[in-house]
Amino acid sequence: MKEHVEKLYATSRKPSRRIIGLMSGTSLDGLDVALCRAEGSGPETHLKVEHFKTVPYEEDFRSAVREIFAKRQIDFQQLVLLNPFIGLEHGRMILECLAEWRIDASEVDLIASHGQTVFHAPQKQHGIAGFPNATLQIGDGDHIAVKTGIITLSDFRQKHIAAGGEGAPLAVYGDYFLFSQKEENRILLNMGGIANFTFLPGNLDASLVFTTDTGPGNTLIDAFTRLHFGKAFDENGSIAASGTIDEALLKALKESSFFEQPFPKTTGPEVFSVDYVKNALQLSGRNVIEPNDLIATLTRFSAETISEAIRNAMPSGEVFEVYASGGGAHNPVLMGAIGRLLSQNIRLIDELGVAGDAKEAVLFAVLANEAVSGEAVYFGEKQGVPGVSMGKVSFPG
Ligand SMILES: Nc1ncnc2c1ncn2[C@@H]1O[C@H](COP(=O)(O)OP(=O)(O)OP(=O)(O)O)[C@@H](O)[C@H]1O
Ligand SMILES: CC(=O)N[C@H]1[C@@H]2OC[C@@H](O2)[C@@H](O)[C@@H]1O[C@H](C)C(=O)O
Repeated sequence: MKEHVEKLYATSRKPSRRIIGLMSGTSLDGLDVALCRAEGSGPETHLKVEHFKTVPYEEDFRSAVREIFAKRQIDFQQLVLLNPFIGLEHGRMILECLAEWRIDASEVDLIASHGQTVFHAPQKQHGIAGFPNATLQIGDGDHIAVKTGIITLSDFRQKHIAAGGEGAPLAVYGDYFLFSQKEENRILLNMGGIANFTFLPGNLDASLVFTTDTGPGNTLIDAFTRLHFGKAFDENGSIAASGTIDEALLKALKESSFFEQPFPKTTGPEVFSVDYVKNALQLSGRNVIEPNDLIATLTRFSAETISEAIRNAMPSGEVFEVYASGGGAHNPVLMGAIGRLLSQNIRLIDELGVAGDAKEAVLFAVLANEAVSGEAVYFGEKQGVPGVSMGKVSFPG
């Protein structure tokens, strides 16, 4: 039915668009829903977050996803069932947010849905000859579109891979368009389950823009806080603050080949898992460790690998500001350690006008805005930032 194509075309030509960006990250804490008003495109994008909410997941939802999440062996049926189920759940959550915000679905031009990553397998990690970089996000876009009546773009990472990337980090595009600042070198550090950063040069040269994952953010802290303390996360780093760092364990934790790989690189909880820590405990001969010392050491592990990645990526002597976002920015032990290791104050992205918890959802709104109304932006020949349009279109009818 061409009416849908015509509507999309009309949307692409509007002076501004209302786009709902969705992110459901590796922490499985909930669905981030950012209702944005976007104007312009590329480096001329102006975006206002009109509403933002994290809709928390019910425990049943989390455990259903955890059954297949980041695992090599799963019940295949569970994966297949979850694909439409997550799409429908996300659609329902969007409708609830819209009702709460008193906005009719007809007032929204697009939904930009990341989906739920269930397995991330860059070539450097799976190492299987002849197979490319691979990643899988589920929560089908057609189900979101039909449930909400809103044209939906989804599955953004496949094009990035098709164009030579690892499917992540995608934040770099939104970071460059929204947060570049003349005469200030910026590092935009996001600490979700996994941590990543974008370097934005103060001379605004797109070919110098750089992005990479650094390793764990909160994923290991969360996993062991759940295991030993029965809580979802180490609120305000209070458990870490009460523990002592175990240097031998810390050394063993840092021995992954991931840290030896050149930039840019990506990873996930497939590598940084409970088994990864158990192996490091064994390697370091620490079969018995106080749980709070373990959390303190895991927090330090994230802080050191994040700061070392930033240091190694930046030419020595280069002055830069670091702006943090993601749930880890709420952890003062993590933030404090990174600040001390980099010998500078770590600022919050909120200073730049976007709430840190909303940043990744906003990013997908930016990517959808680019797909429907952007021009090609050239980021140079380096790997990791192909200048391609991302997102697959689902029509509501
Ligand atoms: N007050 C707090 N104190 C300590 N940690 C916190 C706090 N609030 C949130 N977090 C951490 O942030 C995590 C959620 O972060 P976020 O929502 O940015 O991750 P995500 O988007 O799921 O992950 P990713 O970006 O890797 O996909 C929680 O699981 C928790 O570890
Ligand atoms: C495969 C995948 O889902 N990766 C996520 C994850 O969470 C953080 C980090 O690892 C990042 O690379 C990415 O998400 C953000 C939104 C990104 O692509 O920029």
